[in-house]
Amino acid sequence: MPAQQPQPPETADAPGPAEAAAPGTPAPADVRPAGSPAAAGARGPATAPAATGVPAATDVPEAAGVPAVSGAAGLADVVCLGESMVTFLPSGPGPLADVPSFHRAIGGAESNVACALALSGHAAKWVGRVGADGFGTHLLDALAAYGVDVRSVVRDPHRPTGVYFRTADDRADASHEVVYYRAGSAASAMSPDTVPLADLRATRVLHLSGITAALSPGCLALMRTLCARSTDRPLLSFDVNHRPGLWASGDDGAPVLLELARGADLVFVGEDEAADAWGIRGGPAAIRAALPEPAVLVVKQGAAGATAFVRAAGNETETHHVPAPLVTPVAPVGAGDAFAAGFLSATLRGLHVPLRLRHGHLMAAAALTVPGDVAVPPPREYADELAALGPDAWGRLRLGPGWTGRPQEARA
Ligand SMILES: Nc1ncnc2c1ncn2[C@@H]1O[C@H](COP(=O)(O)OP(=O)(O)OP(=O)(O)O)[C@@H](O)[C@H]1O
Ligand SMILES: O=C(O)C(=O)C[C@H](O)[C@H](O)CO
Repeated sequence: MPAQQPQPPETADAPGPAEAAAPGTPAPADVRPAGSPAAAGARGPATAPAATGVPAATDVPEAAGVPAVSGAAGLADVVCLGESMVTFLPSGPGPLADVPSFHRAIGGAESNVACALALSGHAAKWVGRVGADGFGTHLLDALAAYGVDVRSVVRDPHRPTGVYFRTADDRADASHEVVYYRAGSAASAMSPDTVPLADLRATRVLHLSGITAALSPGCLALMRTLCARSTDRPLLSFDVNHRPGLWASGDDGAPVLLELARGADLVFVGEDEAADAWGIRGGPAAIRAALPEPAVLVVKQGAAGATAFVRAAGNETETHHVPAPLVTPVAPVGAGDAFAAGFLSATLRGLHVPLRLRHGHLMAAAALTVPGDVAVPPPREYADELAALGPDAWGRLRLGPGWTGRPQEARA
C-alpha cells in the first residue's frame, strides 16, 4: 500500500518492559472491574451495574503513573460527557449544495471516545442529553450497540437532537468540512443542574472536551465545575478540541480552553490547535511551558507523531516522543478522539507511556482508515503485538483501509 506521507524520523522513545515482550505475548491483565459487560466480551447493549459510589481518592489512578486497580463495584472505567450527534456522511465528494445523498452514522467527540473504549473491552459510559425524537432514539440504540452504557442520558422533550453533515473533497487525503445543526439542541441545555453529577464521579476516568464549553453558558458552567481541582474527583481527561465555529467569535474559546485545560490531569492538544488557539508556535516544549499544570500533557503532531510530557516522582518531567505509523487515510474526522481512546485504554491497562502513545496512534489509524467517526479497533492481541515492535519495524508500519480486519496486511 503506498504511503501518503514521508517516513517519520527514527523513534527516540525508550521501550519500557512491556515493549520488550515478544510479539504475541499476552497483554498484561486488564484492570477493569470484574463483572462489567466489556469484561465478558459483550458487544451488545451495556449491562453494567448502576453507578453507586464516588471513588475514594485511592481509587483514582495516579495521573502521572500506572493507574491503581479499582475493585469498587459499579465503577466505570471511563465516563465521557458531551454532545453526541447523528452524523450524515456524503455519498460522494463536493460542496454541500451538490451532495445528492448522505449515509446516516453517529458522531460527537466524546461519544466517539466512549465507543472506541467500549469496543476495546472497557466499561465505558456516555453521559449527555438527546431529544425525545427519532434521532435521539437512534443515537442511544447505536451507542448501546457499541457497548456503551447510556443509562444516565437524559431525554429532553423540548429540544431536538443535534445533527451534523460532512462534505469531502475528491482527493485521497481529503479535507472534510463539518456543518453543524446543533444550536439550541438538547445537549446545549446541559448545566450543573441538569446533569447527574454523581454519575460523573463514579468512574476511574472522566473524559471531557472543549467542544462542550462552547455549546451554551450552562454547558460552560458545567465544564468549569468539573474542571475545578478537587481531591474526590476521578482522573480528569480533557481534549482541547478547539472548534472556532462553535464560539460566538472565533477567538472567544481560546482563553476558556486554556483555563479548563489547566484544571485537568491529562490533556490532549494538537500542535496546530495550540498554534491556532493560543498562538503557541514553538512546538511541544513551548506548549508544555504554557501548560505545566496537567500531570500528563499529550501533544498530537499529526503524521509526525505525538509527544507526552509526564510529571514523575520528585516533580521531574519525563518526555516521550513516538512517531505515527504510515497511514493511508480515508477520512480524518475522529482521529483525535480515537487517539485519546487508545491512550486512555493503555493508561487503564497500566502500560508504559511510550506504549500509550503507540496505542493512541494505532487507534487513530483505525479511525483514519474508515469513512465514519468511530474507530473499530484491531483485536487487542494484535494491537499489543504491533505496539511491541522495535523502533525500526514500527517506523516501517503501513496501515491502510481494512487493516483492522486483515492484520496480515499491516506489516511493511
Ligand atoms: N497523516 C497521518 N498519518 C498517520 N497518523 C495520523 C495522520 N494524521 C493524524 N494521525 C493520527 O491521528 C492523531 C490525531 O490527529 P489530529 O490531531 O490531526 O486529529 P484531530 O484534529 O484532533 O481529530 P478530530 O478532532 O477530528 O478527532 C495523531 O496524533 C496521529 O496519531
Ligand atoms: O466537532 C464536533 O463538535 C463533533 O463532535 C463532531 C465530530 O464527531 C468531532 O469533531 C470529531 O472529533
